[in-house]
This record gives sequence, structure tokens and C-alpha cells, in this order.
Amino acid sequence: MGVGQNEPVPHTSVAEHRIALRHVIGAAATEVIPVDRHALGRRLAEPLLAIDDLPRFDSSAMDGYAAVPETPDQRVFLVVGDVAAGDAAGFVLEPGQAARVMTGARLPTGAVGVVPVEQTDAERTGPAPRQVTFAAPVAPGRHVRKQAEDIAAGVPVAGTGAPLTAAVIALARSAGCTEAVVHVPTRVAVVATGAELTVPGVDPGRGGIHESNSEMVAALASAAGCSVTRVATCTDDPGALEGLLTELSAAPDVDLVITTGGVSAGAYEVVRQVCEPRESFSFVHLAMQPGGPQGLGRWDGMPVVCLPGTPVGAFVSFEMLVRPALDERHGAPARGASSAAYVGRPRHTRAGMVQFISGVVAPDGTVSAPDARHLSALAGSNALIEVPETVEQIVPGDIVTVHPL
Ligand SMILES: Nc1nc2c(c(=O)[nH]1)N[C@H]1C(S)=C(S)[C@@H](COP(=O)(O)OP(=O)(O)OC[C@H]3O[C@@H](n4cnc5c(N)ncnc54)[C@H](O)[C@@H]3O)O[C@H]1N2
Ligand code: MOO
Repeated sequence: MGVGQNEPVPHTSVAEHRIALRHVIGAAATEVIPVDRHALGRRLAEPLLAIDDLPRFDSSAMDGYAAVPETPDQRVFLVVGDVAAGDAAGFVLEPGQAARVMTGARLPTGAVGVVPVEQTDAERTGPAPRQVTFAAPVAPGRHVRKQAEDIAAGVPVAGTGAPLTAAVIALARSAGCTEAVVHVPTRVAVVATGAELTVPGVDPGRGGIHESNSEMVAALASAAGCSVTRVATCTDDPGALEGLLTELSAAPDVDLVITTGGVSAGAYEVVRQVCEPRESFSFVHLAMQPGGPQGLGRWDGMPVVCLPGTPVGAFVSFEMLVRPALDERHGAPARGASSAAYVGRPRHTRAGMVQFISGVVAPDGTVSAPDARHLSALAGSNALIEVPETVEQIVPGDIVTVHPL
């Protein structure tokens, strides 16, 4: 066997792997939840329709006097009622009459416009006067909130795929909505593998390292709208990983398992060793850097996504490969990329591989690469710069593709 024959050959395109991930990760179930603060960030699986008009009735936008002028320039009015917010205002204003109204109060039938109390001779507090004089004539429609001017019953508050933001929650509740149909967050179990990993508080010794992927991937999954239900580390013992995957596959609170490490070409690649013999699994080396070695399949029916162990590789492959599949599963629109002028130092990249470089997009829209390596560069970045396979170098002035983080 000649030198180089064992070299991993990129045999699946990034695009093909994305499709395979979408297939394995699949679509999320939907559920009905109350429209309240706990719904924040959830994505609608169906349009959320207004139950009621907003406002529900013509109401005053000011503390003042609603009036019906007999003639356009009438200034002096008889005050025949006093309507606080919440009152039913069950009377009719006749021409020449006014009623004191508070902001948000239902307007008496017939009211033409509202004059703020500051523009009258009336006291702001105390009982309503018998008569009021306005500084200027009543302007029709002025300071009146028309029924349904914000949203009418039956009109969508927000459409399918929209997130329930604080403002959408406010609009929905104001329009009488109590429940929304949303996608169920994917329940994720994260398993970091590696004999060298030590948990916080334990001395790593001479060959060990501080484990970091598990909480990083858990944080990425949470940011992607998942509910992380399990976070574990596992040694390179195949039996231990088999047992863990079997347990997680049967767990009632897990929809997806994400592993890190143990997928490349070494002698102790536990994930690959344990999963690859199973027919549904495939392990590939994508023409992508970092994040080249990837695996995916189903363990007893449970979707399992296997990311590489290098922290930057795991991060980049989650964001660039797994996240789009999760967004689609959760009904979220694909996160777009943008173009930016590169203003960093010249950088050589590997031809034949799409490369993702930690980048910093400045307020002026230009992008540079932090003067640091690996995780430090990633931790100081706010974007990933995508350099296509065909490009071997990026230099200042190049227009590059940027994925915001
Ligand atoms: N002969 C070859 N060697 C490697 C290849 C290759 O094609 N041929 N690919 C390289 C690439 S690219 C990557 S990426 C890595 C992927 O390797 P594994 O997924 O098997 O990951 P490990 O070997 O387990 O770990 C790699 C590296 O990352 C550290 N690590 C792992 N897990 C964690 C964790 N949970 N927290 C923090 N750091 C972690 C680990 O100690 C290693 O330093 O393979 C290359 N090799
Ligand atoms: O593909 Mo690997 O570059 O080290 O993450």
C-alpha cells in the first residue's frame, strides 16, 4: 500500500451533507401553548389570527372632552357625561354636547373628536364641570383611536414561521389571542467523547484536557431553539458509548443526540468504531475546513449527529451544517449570509476546501480576521467568513461571504 492511500478523500459535498442532515433530523411536532412570556422565541407553526378588533371600540387617545359640535366653530359645550377607562359609555352625545373622557375610554356614540384637557378651561381633576370651553374648534377624528385601526379580528397577528417576540405577544394578547400553535423545541442530548476529557474541578493530569465541547454544543443548540435535556461525557470505551447511545435512544426526553470527537482516522475513534458498523450510519470527510470529518445516522431509530472533536471544528460544523437543519425543523427561516469587503491581513486558505474563518464585522460593514488562533479567534469573532474551494488566498479589498454568528 503506497503512502497517501489512507488519506481521507472528501467524498460528500457540503450541500449533500446538509440534505442528509435535514433528512435525518426531520420535522418537529407542533403544540399549542399559552401566549405569554414563556412563549418568547417560539416559532409559529400556523398563522396566529386576531380574535378581536384592536382597539375593540372607538376610544379616546387623550384625557379630555369628546364632543359633537352643532356648528364647525362651536367652542362652548354642555358636559353630559364622564367616562373613565373601562366604563361602558352607554349614552349618545347629541349636537352641542360634550363628555369628559379619559385616555383609552370608550367614546360615547356620536362623538366627532376629542379635545385634550389642556386645550380647555376645565380643571384636570375633580368632578366633571357642567360646561366646558375649548381653545379651538373640535377637529373631526382628532385624538380618536378607531375600532380595529391596529388590527381587525381574523387578520394574522403573525404568520407561520414568525417568532413570538415581546411585541408579537403584546399584539396577540391585545387582540384577544390566548394560545398559539408552535413548533416543539427539539430535545437534544449532547455527548462529548474522548479518553482525555476531564470534567470541571478534576485535575487533567499529564495527558488530559479540560472538557469544553459538551457545554459549547449545548449552548449552540439552546441558541438554535432546542431544549437541551442531557449533557454527558463518555470515555473511548466502545461498550460505554454503546450503552449510553442505547439509553439515550430509549429516553422519553430526547429527540436528537449530538456527539463530538472520535470520528476521524485515529486508532481510538470511539464514535466511528461504535456507529459505523450500523447500516444507517455514514461517516464522511467533507471538503470543508474546519469541521471536515462528520457522521450521522440513527441508533435504534434515534437521530445521531456526530461532530468532530476539535472545538472550532465542532462549533463551525454545528453552525454551518446542523443549525440550518434545526432551523428548518423549528420552522425558522434560513439564516442568510451577506457580502463584506475584507480588510484584514492577506490569508492563505486551502484550495479544494470551503474554509470558514473566524471574522469580525465592524460597524462600517467591513470584515477582518482576529489576530489570534483557534478558539481565541472564534471567541473574539462575530461572524464566519466563507472562502470557497476555488480560492487560495484572501487579500484586503476582496468581497467575501459572511455568516453572522
Ligand atoms: N490522520 C488524520 N488525522 C486527523 C484527520 C484526518 O483526516 N486524518 N482529521 C483531522 C480533523 S480535520 C479533525 S476535525 C479531527 C477530528 O477528530 P475527532 O473527531 O476524532 O476528534 P478527537 O480526536 O476526539 O479530538 C480532536 C481534538 O479535539 C480535542 N477535543 C476533543 N473533544 C473535546 C472536548 N469535548 N472538549 C475539548 N477538546 C476536545 C481533542 O483533545 C483533540 O485535541 O481529527 C484530525 N485528525
Ligand atoms: O475539520 Mo478539522 O479542521 O480540525 O475541524
